[in-house]
Formats: sequence, C-alpha cells, structure tokens
Amino acid sequence: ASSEYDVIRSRYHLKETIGSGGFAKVKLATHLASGEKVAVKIMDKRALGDDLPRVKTEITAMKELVHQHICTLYEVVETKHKIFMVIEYCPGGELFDYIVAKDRLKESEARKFFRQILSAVAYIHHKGYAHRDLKPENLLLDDDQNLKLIDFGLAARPKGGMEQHLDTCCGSPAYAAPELVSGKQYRGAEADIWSMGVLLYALLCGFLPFDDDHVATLYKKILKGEYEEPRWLSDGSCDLLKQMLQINPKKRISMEELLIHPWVKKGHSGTVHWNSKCEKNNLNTECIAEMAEYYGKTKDDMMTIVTQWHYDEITAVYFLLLNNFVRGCRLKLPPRSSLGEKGHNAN
Ligand SMILES: Cn1cc(Br)cc1C(=O)Nc1[nH]nc2c1CN(C(=O)N[C@H](CN1CCCC1)c1ccccc1)C21CC1
Repeated sequence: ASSEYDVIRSRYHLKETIGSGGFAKVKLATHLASGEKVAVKIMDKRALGDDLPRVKTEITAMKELVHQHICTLYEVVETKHKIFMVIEYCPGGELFDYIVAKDRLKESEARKFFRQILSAVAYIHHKGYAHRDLKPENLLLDDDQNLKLIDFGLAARPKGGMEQHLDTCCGSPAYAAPELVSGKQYRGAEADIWSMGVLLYALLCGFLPFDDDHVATLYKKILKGEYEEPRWLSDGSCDLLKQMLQINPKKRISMEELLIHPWVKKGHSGTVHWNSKCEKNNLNTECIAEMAEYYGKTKDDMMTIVTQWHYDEITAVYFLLLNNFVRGCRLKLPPRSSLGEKGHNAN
C-alpha cells in the first residue's frame, strides 16, 4: 500500500489525522514546493463500495464550485485502491465546535457568518447545485475567521435544473426539511433554505429547533414545525426564522428574498455578494506570471497549461497562489533547485 502513497508523498508531507468520517479520513499535510498547509482527504475504493459514486459526485461538484466561501479542491490523485483529494486547509476547525465553545453567538456575529453561508449557497444554487447536507459540521473557519463550505458528497445537480424535484432522502435528520423527511419529492434549493434556517437557529440559540434522541419523534417535531423562541431572540431574528422554517416549501422564503432581507442587511452596507471572486474562467495574471517564472514557461504557455484544469500539481500550485493572493499575501515559490532539500522552504 505504501506504493499507493508514492505520488502524494512526492508532493506533500503527510502529518496527523485531523478528521475521520465513515469512509474517509483527513490528514493535515504540507505542500513541499510552497510550504503551504493543505488537508488531504484519503479514501479506499474497496472500503467505499457502493459509496464510490458519492466521491465522484463530490469531486465533480468541487471542480465546478470555486468560491471564496467554499473549500478549494487543489488536486486529485487516484491510484489502484486509493483516492486522495487535496483540499484547502482551514485552521479554525468546524463552526459546530466554535458555537459549542461560545455557547451561542451574538446576533451581529451570527449575521456575519450567516451572510457568508448565504453567499456560498446562493452561488451553488446559481450553478445548479443543491448541497443537501448543510450543517455547522460542514462549515469550517479559515485563519481569517471566514467560513468555508465542505462535504459535497450529497450535492445534487438535477438534470432538469433547480426546478426539478429530487427524491433521495439524505443529509442529517435534525437539519432535514419536512418535505424531505416525509419522503415526498422536494426541490433541493427549498430544502437547503430550511437547513439554513436550522443553522441560523443553532447560531443564535446554541441548540437545535427540532431535536430528539428517537429519530421518529424528531421527524414528528420537524413535520409539526413548532420550536421554542428563547427570550434573547430579537423580533427580527424570530421573523426571519419563521420565514425560513415554513413547513410548506411554497410558503418558505426564497434565496432571492433572503439576500435582500432587512435582518440580513442590518449593519452592513450592501446586500450579500455571492458571485465568485476566483472563477476559473478569469485567471489571475499575477499568479500565472509567478508560475511562468517558477516552471520556466512563457505566460501564454503557462496560461494554456493551467486552463486544462487537470487537477494535478499545476492546478494545486495555481489555487495555492490564488488563495494567498485573495488574502493579500504574496506566496513566493522558491527556485526549483531547492526542491531537493526537503523541508527547506521557510514557512
Ligand atoms: C477539525 N479541525 C481542527 C482544526 Br485546528 C482544523 C480542523 C480541520 O478539520 N480542518 C480542515 N481543513 N480542511 C478540511 C478540514 C476538514 N475537512 C473535511 O473534509 N472534514 C470532513 C468533516 N465532515 C463533517 C461531518 C462529517 C465529516 C470530513 C469528511 C470525511 C472524513 C473526515 C472528515 C477538510 C478537507 C475539507
């Protein structure tokens, strides 16, 4: 099996495991060429079994969804038995743990996070995707305390567009919409809005609106749609939650209405900017120039190579440079000769 790791080890220094889920584990790693930290999600195809399509779904989705509030997929390495996804590293961990540590968030902080979640979800809906597993465990904090959405294994891109109904019941029960738990057909976007309502409730209250140890009882509570309104919730927060946690999806607030909702806009100059700042169709010329120098190519040749989006080392270097660029840092790639001296790169 060690040979299966040869390619990934040639480009990354794998460190401790920082997460392990059903069929995958995530290790912290360092990109040798740049010294940048990354997260490597490792899956064994034999253990995946009929979950393998979920991984393909996630890879396809992450290749298409490139956004400032979505964890960037840098590189994919597939060997005989393994799939390695090299993904943006978020040193702040899960939003779930952040809420638990603070008990609950002040309305202004909840609003800051909620606007970032809206930005990511409005973008994926615009691209024709529904996430279908929105919860605080799937939102990570980067080192600027900004949120990044992860886990697109359950994402759906209905062929007939976002009006199309879906029927696979999936996601985490406590965040699942009533139409989803009652096994009816549902629209992905409408179900995501409900889940964001549960998420907002968790941010503001520190506990879930619908909760029970027995999943059947939990479902009954979701279908009734009744939840507690703690006294610390403002009228504005209660009104917004009421519009998001409408059991009838037709009466539920839409994404368009959410983006301009007074509660969402309060204390912020503009509406939520959900367009991507890092779309693949307009390359960052400074990153291309830096790469051209590093690989000894002309800018045009470098541009051509990057736009093939092979999700190999080239794609990884481009996105690592870009993620630093958008944060105002300039990542310098050392001359390639130093590659030989492992761990040589100053961090
Ligand atoms: C927990 N933690 C603490 C610190 Br400090 C950093 C982290 C951390 O996990 N950072 C991090 N950066 N980038 C990633 C992660 C975690 N991570 C993840 O993809 N984490 C998910 C977490 N899911 C939430 C519910 C079920 C599993 C995961 C999926 C499969 C197996 C293990 C973990 C990525 C790769 C995208």
